[in-house]
Amino acid sequence: MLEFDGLHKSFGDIRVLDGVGFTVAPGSMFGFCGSNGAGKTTTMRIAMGLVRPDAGEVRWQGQPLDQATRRRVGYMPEERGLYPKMKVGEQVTYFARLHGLDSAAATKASDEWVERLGLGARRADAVEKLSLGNQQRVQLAAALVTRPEVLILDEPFSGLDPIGVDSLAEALLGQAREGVPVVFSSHQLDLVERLCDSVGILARGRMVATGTVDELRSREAGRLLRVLVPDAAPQWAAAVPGVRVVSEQAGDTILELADGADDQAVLAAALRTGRVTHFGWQQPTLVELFRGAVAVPTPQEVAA
Ligand SMILES: Nc1ncnc2c1ncn2[C@@H]1O[C@H](COP(=O)(O)OP(=O)(O)OP(=O)(O)O)[C@@H](O)[C@H]1O
Repeated sequence: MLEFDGLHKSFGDIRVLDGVGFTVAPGSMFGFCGSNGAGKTTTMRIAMGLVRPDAGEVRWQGQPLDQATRRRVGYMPEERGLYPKMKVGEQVTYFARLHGLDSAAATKASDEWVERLGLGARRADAVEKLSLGNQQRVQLAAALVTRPEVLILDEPFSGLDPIGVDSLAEALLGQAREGVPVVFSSHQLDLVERLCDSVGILARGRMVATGTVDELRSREAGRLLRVLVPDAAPQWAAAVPGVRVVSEQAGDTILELADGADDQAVLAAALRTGRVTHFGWQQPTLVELFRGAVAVPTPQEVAA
């Protein structure tokens, strides 16, 4: 297991992490979500020893990560540490050497990953000549070239076109199939929903939701209503007791009902505002789960 346990971190007076914890099983893919500035990068940097936590630790196979075990972790930093003038193949070989492979093994592993990530034709080009998406592939090759036991990737999909997304996704799924725990942060929640076995949502310094997407959905089951009223007045449902408007767009409204809220009162309000063309319970998407999780403090948080 890869375990993030009780991480606390403040920068000056700003408390960024307030007891962040989650686990990632070998062979599973964990999507790490949260608003801008929520603390995802800080959490990953703590794992890699680049930021010192005020409390808590990250463990792999029961052992706290230290400089030696971190060599077995493939890491893709947000700031993409590539050398622009270095050639693609040399760059990947260089990272392999940094991780202790001898020259022949590093060259062989570099050739293999450059090829597998579709960069074979660009092997002899300087990194700076590559598009953003291809540079991202080089960065991933650099993370994979040492056959890591664990992968920690900070926004690996940002800036990629759909083909780039697919080839990166395939490479990561391949790693997970081989038993590697993969953690990646992303704002592309559709991708997280598609790829990840489990998801964590970070807000207000804590994990406000963790589990499989299905588990998170079932916690919300019977709480989200979708109502279509093409001519609805804005905020038509806001005054119904126990109802929170999750989203409202051109008469298409998603509402979250608190325990005990009356769905028939919502229907009555909908009929008062216009002609109702759809009224039904909604399977929440990860985007809706995310909005709900980052918007509303949990009862435990209110009590804390
Ligand atoms: N070295 C630092 N010194 C001071 N504040 C910092 C430092 N590193 C991060 N922060 C602050 O910590 C908070 C969390 O930042 P972090 O980059 O971890 O968030 P994030 O979830 O990765 O955000 P994004 O999705 O925008 O990348 C932010 O308010 C940021 O400004």
